[in-house]
This record gives sequence, C-alpha cells and structure tokens, in this order.
Amino acid sequence: MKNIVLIGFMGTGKSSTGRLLAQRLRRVFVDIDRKIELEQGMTISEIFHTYGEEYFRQRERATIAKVARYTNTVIATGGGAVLNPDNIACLKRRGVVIWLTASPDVIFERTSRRRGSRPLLDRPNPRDAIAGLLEERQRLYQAASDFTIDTTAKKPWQVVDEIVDVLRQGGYLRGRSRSKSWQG
Ligand SMILES: Nc1ncnc2c1ncn2[C@@H]1O[C@H](COP(=O)(O)OP(=O)(O)O)[C@@H](O)[C@H]1O
Ligand SMILES: O=C(O)C1=C[C@@H](OP(=O)(O)O)[C@@H](O)[C@H](O)C1
Ligand SMILES: [Mg+2]
Repeated sequence: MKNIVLIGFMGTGKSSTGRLLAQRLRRVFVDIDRKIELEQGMTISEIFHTYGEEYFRQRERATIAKVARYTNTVIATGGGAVLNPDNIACLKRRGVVIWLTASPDVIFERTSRRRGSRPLLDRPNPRDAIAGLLEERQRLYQAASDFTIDTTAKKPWQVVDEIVDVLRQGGYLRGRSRSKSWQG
C-alpha cells in the first residue's frame, strides 16, 4: 500500500492528525521533524539556532529521502518540505499526498500554543511572517498535492474521517478501516 503523506503550512495539523490517522488505519507513523530531533538529539528550534536553516533543510532532505522508501506508512512532513522539489518527487513515488489547509487566523492561533517551537514564526509579528510564507508557498502545496482538506473549522477526528473518505474514494485504501460509522 502507498504511503500517506501530509503536507501543508505550520499549524494545519500534519503532526497531530497524522498520528491519529495512523492509529485509525493501524499503520506506522513517521513525523519527519520528530525523527530529525531524535537523530540529532536537539529540538528543531535548537537546530535552527545552532546550525541555521540551511543545515536543517539538508537534514530534512536526507530524512525524507530515507522515509520515502518505506511503504504502508503515514508520513507527516514539516511545512517547508515543499521548498525542495526533490522532496516531493521522492515522496510521490510511493505516496499519495494530502494538503492540509487552514485560515491564517487559525494558523496563528494554533501556532501560538507552543511558542518557541517554530523558529520561522519566532519574531515580533508572527502574523506577517505567516502571511508572507503562505504567499510564497501556496502554489507549491497546490502543485504537490493529490487531495486538499481544509481543517479550519474541523476537529482533528473530523479531518481524519475526511482523509479516510477521500482515500477510499480514490481507491487508495483496501477494505474497511474503522471509521465514524463503526464508532456508533
Ligand atoms: N483540526 C484541529 N483543530 C484544533 N486544533 C488542532 C487541529 N489540528 C491540530 N490542532 C492543534 O494545533 C497545534 C498544531 O498542530 P500540529 O499537528 O503540530 O500541526 P503541524 O504539524 O501541521 O504544524 C497543536 O496544538 C494541535 O493540537
Ligand atoms: O514551515 C516550515 O518551514 C517549518 C515547519 C515546521 O514543521 P510544522 O509544519 O510541523 O510546524 C518545522 O519543520 C520547521 O520549523 C520549519
Ligand atoms: Mg508538525
């Protein structure tokens, strides 16, 4: 079975929804950022502050190259994974790509919860940073994705239900996975 790859801006729920989706489908879950943190023994913020963004992008590139060779796995990427076309090319080879979106206000609200964990938003006016990065990246997410799901007004479990629905309709899931109808 193909990997299920979640892409999208910071705060759209790739990491949290990805974990829930993997539980639902009983698949392995890999969060690229968490894997980098474990392998490096540092948080993403520490890596950015100590070695700079370019170094982080190299680590991200190498980790994605490795994980893209897995199968049957739910993969949550970091929001900047689309910046390097090689990342997307290798993830698409064995994966179906789902773009999670959210309004700028919701992105701001969700990314404010754990301040200091997203170095690109660690600045006096994070709203402006969000607007600028969204503008730069929107077309990259669009071009990379097979399906889009707006998470703005949805609970994480509703996002998971929607992902399962689109994957099933697209013929990417075999059989029945426990879905809302099974939970009564
Ligand atoms: N659909 C949702 N509704 C409400 N909160 C959410 C939703 N999805 C994620 N969150 C919360 O938003 C924050 C960022 O989510 P996260 O999964 O880390 O996003 P990403 O990996 O895309 O940056 C977390 O506190 C998470 O619990
Ligand atoms: O958008 C980005 O460039 C980044 C997003 C972060 O991941 P999330 O999207 O999971 O927050 C993390 O990879 C790093 O801080 C850079
Ligand atoms: Mg994440």
